[in-house]
Amino acid sequence: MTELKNDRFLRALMRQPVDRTPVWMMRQAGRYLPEYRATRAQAGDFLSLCKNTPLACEVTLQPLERYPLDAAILFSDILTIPDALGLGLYFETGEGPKFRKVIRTEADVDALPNIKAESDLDYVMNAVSTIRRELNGRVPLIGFSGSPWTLATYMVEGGSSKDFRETKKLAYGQPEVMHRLLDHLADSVIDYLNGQIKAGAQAVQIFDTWGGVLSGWAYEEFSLRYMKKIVDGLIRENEGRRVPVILFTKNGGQWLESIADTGCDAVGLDWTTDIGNARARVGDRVALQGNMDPTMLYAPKQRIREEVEDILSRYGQGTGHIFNLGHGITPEVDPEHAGAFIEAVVELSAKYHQQ
Ligand SMILES: Cc1c2[nH]c(c1CCC(=O)O)Cc1[nH]c(c(CCC(=O)O)c1C)Cc1[nH]c(c(CCC(=O)O)c1C)Cc1[nH]c(c(C)c1CCC(=O)O)C2
Repeated sequence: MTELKNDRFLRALMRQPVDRTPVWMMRQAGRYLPEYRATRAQAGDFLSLCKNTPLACEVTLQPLERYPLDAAILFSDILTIPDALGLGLYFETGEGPKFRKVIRTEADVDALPNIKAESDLDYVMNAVSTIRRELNGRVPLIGFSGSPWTLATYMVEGGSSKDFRETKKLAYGQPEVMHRLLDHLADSVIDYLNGQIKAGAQAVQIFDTWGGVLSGWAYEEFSLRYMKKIVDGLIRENEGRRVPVILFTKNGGQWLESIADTGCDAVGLDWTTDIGNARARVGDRVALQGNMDPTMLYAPKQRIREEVEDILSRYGQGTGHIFNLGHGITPEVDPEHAGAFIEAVVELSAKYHQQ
């Protein structure tokens, strides 16, 4: 494998000294980029794009051609696992993801097949190894998965949801059935992420987009417990280097200490948590990733720059911070404003890393 030319993302995740704060954006390859929309049109639709190895590689690299980003993230989706489990994923324009089949009963859970990621999700593994080869050591490649709880919400609801009524009905009414579903998903995620790591992913992130809709005890029981099982089951060293694990629970700011206790290397923060306060709470147990409100990208460029400076100063001196948005970039953002955000991190962060 080629030597990594820019490893500040991996170094910051391990709390090792860096020259400036590394930066990447959740959903950095996406609809806000005209070149992404053109490639998606060429592929036909979003799912065909995920399954087309050269084109999935192309869109992964697009944001890196525009901006001085410090990491690439595999172009795929968290819903590939439920799709491989036979639920039939499709996207209806403007309505988000949908499944042809839903999971509502004990019999539904028992009927779920055991999947083998390397064969059942071979298109993802092919994308990882192709992207890794094309990156040629420019920056590290991040692999990812959804958390079992977040995947379960889509599988039980049949798509996106406002109140997660069916999922909570199952969790509170028949907890043993929900636990069986979550356990099955955790095993699938471990196999899936280990497959991505073997194919060349140099760090992995678990997206727990909906953990924050649970109460404290329910978060521990239905979401965090299974993310810990995944952390314990992952390959943590490959090619002579640590493979860091990032856990991102949206709206999980009040549970930072328990998230850090899972043994992950970094915690992703949304913008509702003060990053300076978060750092004081977790100390140097984990790195912190985040956390500018993605909607700030609609503000004037000078305002974006001020916000970047504010977040850098709240985190303070030293390593352990990976700059990111607090959630994914949205389709209507002007790519020049995304550029101003990244440039501000590059230009303003070096002074926080002087020894
Ligand atoms: C909940 C969730 C999903 N997918 C994902 C999550 C968790 C992340 C989070 O918390 O934001 C994760 C995801 N989805 C996508 C990535 C790619 C990597 C990246 O650049 O960060 C990642 C990491 C591409 C995508 N995934 C999707 C798109 C847009 C599809 C398109 O091109 O039309 C992209 C670029 C589709 C998708 N897939 C999903 C949704 C809700 C949507 C949006 C549907 C819509 O707005 O129409 C499920």
